[in-house]
Amino acid sequence: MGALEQHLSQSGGIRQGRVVRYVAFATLVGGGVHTLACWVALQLSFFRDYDAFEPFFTLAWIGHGLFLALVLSGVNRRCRDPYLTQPLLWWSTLVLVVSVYQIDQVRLPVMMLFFAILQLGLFRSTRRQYARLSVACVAGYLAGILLAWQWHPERVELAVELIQWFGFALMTAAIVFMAGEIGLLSQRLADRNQELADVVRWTRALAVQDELTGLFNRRYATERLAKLRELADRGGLSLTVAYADLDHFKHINDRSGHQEGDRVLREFAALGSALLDERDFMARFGGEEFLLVFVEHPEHEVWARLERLRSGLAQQVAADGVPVTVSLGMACFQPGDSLDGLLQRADAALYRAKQAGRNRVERAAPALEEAL
Ligand SMILES: Nc1nc2c(ncn2[C@@H]2O[C@H](COP(=O)(O)OP(=O)(O)OP(=O)(O)O)[C@@H](O)[C@H]2O)c(=O)[nH]1
Repeated sequence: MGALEQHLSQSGGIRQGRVVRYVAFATLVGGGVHTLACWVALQLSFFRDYDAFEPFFTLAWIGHGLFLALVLSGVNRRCRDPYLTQPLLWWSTLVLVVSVYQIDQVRLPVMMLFFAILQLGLFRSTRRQYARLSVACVAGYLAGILLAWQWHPERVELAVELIQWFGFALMTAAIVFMAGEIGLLSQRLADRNQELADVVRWTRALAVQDELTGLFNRRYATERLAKLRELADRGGLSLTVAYADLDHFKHINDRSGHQEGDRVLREFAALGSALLDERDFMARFGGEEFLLVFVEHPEHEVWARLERLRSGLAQQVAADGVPVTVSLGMACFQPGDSLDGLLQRADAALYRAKQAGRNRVERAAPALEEAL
């Protein structure tokens, strides 16, 4: 797939309304102007075969109508280019070239409509597609002149026609070159836009995410937790938080290396995330310290989940064959709890878990008891 086509397919989300407008403009306005020009030529007796006018344009309009029907029915959506650009350009060019065979004296002005046809393909055609179409058009124009001269020599001034054809061919070549340059520029612009969009997406992710584990970072998690605390304070929901701190993580790093340490951190993050429901979240608060937030779970259920996390880690994750363990301290929100107060109680519970020998879950005492 060429770069341009790739861009077309990647840009996705093409609005059908825009496609319908484009095809309607190309067929109704483009076809209309061409028909009018030939009709004027007919009135001025430049259109050679009077009887051919009606059947020829009936056929041309059936083709135009077919394009319109394809986009109005939505069949075009199944095509790689829903604008049907290339078929439309080739059809319009064919109609034009065949029509100018019939026209004497004013053949060149009518042929100029080809430049309008080329315009329709701008940004949607590669230079090669443009070149192929133009060669076909220029060759068709020449064939038309030669055929007309052969069968109606009295109506064709060959030298004049050939000079005009030559000028047309040169102008077409220049336009194809220019269109190619514009196409390249637009492609480059599209690439830059894509790069910019990627950077914005990446920066946004960095603002909320911890790069190593993909969990929320401390800043974002605290913001989110503050909002939940407000809701909980208004009696809107129940909230439980838990600090988790990997045991003797320094030893893991020292013994198995930093990379192995990173792998353990990622695996712990994955195990923890698997325990969460839709409204819960987990964040990396720094180093080997994590925060889990549970929304609308009874205390015993959070306890059971944390126990599952603790035992799951010891069973499933090892560094250099040595099981990894974690200590956890949980605290349930109580009316009047400040964010700091709630986190401090969870931290105190974690401290107790570490003091009691690690690899365990400790529950914070209610705020009042803790204060005593
Ligand atoms: N691999 C890795 N190590 C980290 C990262 N961030 C912090 N650390 C290490 O984590 C270790 C934390 O050590 P400590 O705070 O002494 O805690 P600990 O060894 O887990 O001991 P306890 O918490 O008391 O069980 C330090 O050695 C840090 O270098 C990280 O992103 N990757």
